[in-house]
Amino acid sequence: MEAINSGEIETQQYFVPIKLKRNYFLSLVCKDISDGQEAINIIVTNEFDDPPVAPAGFTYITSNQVAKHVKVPSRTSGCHCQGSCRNIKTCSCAKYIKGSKFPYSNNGRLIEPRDIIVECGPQCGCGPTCGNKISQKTLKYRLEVYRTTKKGWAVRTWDFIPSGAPVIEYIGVLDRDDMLDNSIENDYIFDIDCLHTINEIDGRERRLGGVSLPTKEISKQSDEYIIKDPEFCIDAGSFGNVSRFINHGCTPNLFVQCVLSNHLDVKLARVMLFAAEDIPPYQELTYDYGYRLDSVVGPDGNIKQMQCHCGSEECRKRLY
Ligand SMILES: C[S@@+](CC[C@H](N)C(=O)[O-])C[C@H]1O[C@@H](n2cnc3c(N)ncnc32)[C@H](O)[C@@H]1O
Repeated sequence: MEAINSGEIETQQYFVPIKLKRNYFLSLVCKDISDGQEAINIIVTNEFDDPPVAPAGFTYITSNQVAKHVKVPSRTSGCHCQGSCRNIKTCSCAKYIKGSKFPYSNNGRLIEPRDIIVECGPQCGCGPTCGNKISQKTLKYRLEVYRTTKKGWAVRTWDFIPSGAPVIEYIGVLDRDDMLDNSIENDYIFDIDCLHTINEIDGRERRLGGVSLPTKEISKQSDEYIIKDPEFCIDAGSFGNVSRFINHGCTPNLFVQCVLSNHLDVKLARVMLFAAEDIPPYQELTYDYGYRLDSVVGPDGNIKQMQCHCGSEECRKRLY
């Protein structure tokens, strides 16, 4: 990550939104936190610390790393479509879709949240522009990481994001929950709990729509899995992308959608954040972390509580 000093900032040719212009040059601490890895630069500003500092202690990555003890299966079959999959009757990936339509509209927006989305994958005949590979495309919206007074770092968009648009994937190290070092505080763990959502057990908000899950190719839906806690997580503590800076909101403008593409194991699904509504420019991006109150235990074994500072009128006052 390249940090910059104020002398350099003056020479940079950035388009700076008028709304942010006042302190922009003084508070810019990094020109691109992704170091060129994303399709669009992600700037970092800090109007809070004196002197302003950039986020530290993690390495930016754009696809999940897989921990040594995790085996990700590969998908053996794919569709034979050419270009973009348009016909649900002839695309063989459509067998995973309940209903008569692909999950995305022609302009690449998710029509409605689903239990899980099965997209076309790398082994499919269709190309990278396929309309059923929406979550696999590069970052489209200009995002800024900025420092807040009560929530640490946060992320806002500089662009209008339409409802249903894919925003960013939660990226980190794909690991087993039981292999995490619980003696270290880690605020960046995302449990992959699609099965809880699908089965309506303390899940994040209930998903509508659906996918024909009981196929042989999608991982077993045994009772064993249904009652178990999530087995796998994405740990963005040391490795991650800009999504690791997105805060919790009690009235969020993003929602979590599990997606499968290069394998069909629901327990290892990819975690995508989609726009839950039309999001105007310069708005902070948030999603509901979905914690149950008193469900988080600290390294000392005691139940932890965290106050919520999302600022929503409907704020529940605690994250957990
Ligand atoms: C995944 S990180 C989000 C980025 C984080 N703010 C940072 O500075 O890196 C999650 C942590 O951010 C903070 N956080 C997120 N949402 C919050 C909220 N609504 N109110 C207070 N703190 C929040 C909490 O410390 C939480 O454990």
